[in-house]
Amino acid sequence: MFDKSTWIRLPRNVVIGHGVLGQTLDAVEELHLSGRPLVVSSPTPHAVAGEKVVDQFAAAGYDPAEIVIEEASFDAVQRVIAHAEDADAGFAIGVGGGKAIDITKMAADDLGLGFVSVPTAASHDGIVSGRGSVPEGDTRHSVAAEPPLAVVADTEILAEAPWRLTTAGCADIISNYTAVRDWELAHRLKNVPYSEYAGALSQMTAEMLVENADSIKRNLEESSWIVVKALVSSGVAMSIAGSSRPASGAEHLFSHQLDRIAPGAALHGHQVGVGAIMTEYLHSGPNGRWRDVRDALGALGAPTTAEDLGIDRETVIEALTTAHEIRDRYTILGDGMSEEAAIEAATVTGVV
Ligand SMILES: NC(=O)C1=CN([C@@H]2O[C@H](COP(=O)(O)OP(=O)(O)OC[C@H]3O[C@@H](n4cnc5c(N)ncnc54)[C@H](OP(=O)(O)O)[C@@H]3O)[C@@H](O)[C@H]2O)C=CC1
Ligand SMILES: O=C(CO)COP(=O)(O)O
Ligand SMILES: [Zn+2]
Repeated sequence: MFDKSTWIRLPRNVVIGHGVLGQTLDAVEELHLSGRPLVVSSPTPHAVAGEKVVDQFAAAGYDPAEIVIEEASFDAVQRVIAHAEDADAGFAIGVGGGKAIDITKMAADDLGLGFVSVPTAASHDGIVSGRGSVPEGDTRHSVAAEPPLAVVADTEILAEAPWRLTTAGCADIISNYTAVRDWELAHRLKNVPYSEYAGALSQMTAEMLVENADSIKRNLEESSWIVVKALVSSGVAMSIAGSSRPASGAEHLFSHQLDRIAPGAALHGHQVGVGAIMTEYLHSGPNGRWRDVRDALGALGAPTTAEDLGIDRETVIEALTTAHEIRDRYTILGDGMSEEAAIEAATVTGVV
C-alpha cells in the first residue's frame, strides 16, 4: 500500500516591491483574519517600519497592540505569548530581522494565531520559512513554527538598511550549496529523508544569486529585490522539506557554535558564509569548489576570513571542533573534527 503523505505549508500572499509596506493592511485583509493585530518588532525595525504598520492598522480602526523584543530567546517567545493573551490578539505581525520574525512565528504557532512576516532586512531566509531558530544553553533548537500567511517585503526599506545586512542574506543563500551537500550525505549515510524538489530548489536559488552577483550592489534597490526573492525561495525549500535541511548544514552548526562562544561577533549570514568555505573544503578537498564559494562571497562584499568576522583563530578552531555537538544533525563534520584537521581546513582556505 502507498502510505506516504506530506503537508506543505506556504504563504498565500507574497508582496515584494518598492513602497509595499503601505499595502500591509490589504495583504492582511485578503486573508480574512479577525481580531486585534499584535505587531512584534525589535528596536530598530520598530522605528523603521513597525510604527508605520501600527499606524496603518490604527487608521483602519483595528486598535493594534505592540511589543518590542530585544533578543531571540524562549523567554522572548513567552513574553510575546503573554502580551498577545493580555491584548486578546487575533493575529500577529512580525516586523524586523530574523530575531523578531522567528519570535513572532513561534509565539503565533503556540497560540494558533495567523502570522504575517514583514522583513526590514534581507539578512536571512527565515522570512518565509515555517521554522523558528532559537538558542538555549549549549544547544540550538530549530522548531516547527507557524509559517507566514503573508509576507510583505518593501524593497525601499530593505535597500535603506545597512548594506552588511544584505550581504548577510546573500551569504545565507550561498551556504545552501554546502547545506544540500550535507543533506545528501546524511541521506546516503544515515538514511535521513531527502527531498529532491527541496534540494534542487535550494541549490538553484544559490546558483541564481551567484549568477546575478553583478547586479547586487550597494545603493541599488534592485539588489534587495534579487536577494529577497532568493530568501523567499530558500524559505519555500525549507517548507517543502519540512525542515531547515535544505538551507542549514555544517556551516550553520559552525555559526550556531560561534553564537555561543563569541556572542554578537558577526551576523548570522556572515558566519554561515565563512563556515561554508571550510565545509566545502571538507566535502571536496583542496582542489574542490571552496574557492568558488569564497570568491562568490568576496565578490558580494561578504566576509571570507575570521578577521572579517571579528573573531580570532582560536575561536574558529574551537567552533569547528565542537560544532557537531550543537544538535543531532548529521553533516560532513561527522562525530567531530580533530584539532589538527580543523587547523588544516581553516588555514588552507585562508579563513585564519
Ligand atoms: N527561522 C529560520 O528559518 C531562520 C532563522 N534565522 C535566525 O535569524 C537570526 C538572524 O537574523 P538577522 O536578521 O541577522 O538578525 P537580527 O534580527 O538580530 O537583525 C540584525 C541587526 O539588524 C538590525 N536591523 C534590522 N532591520 C534593520 C533596518 N531596516 N535598519 C537598520 N538595522 C536593522 C537589527 O536591529 P535590532 O538590534 O534593533 O533588532 C539587528 O541589530 C538568527 O537568530 C538566526 O538564527 C536565520 C535564518 C533562517
Ligand atoms: O538559518 C537557517 C537557515 O538559513 C535555519 O537553520 P537552523 O535550523 O540551523 O536554525
Ligand atoms: Zn541561515
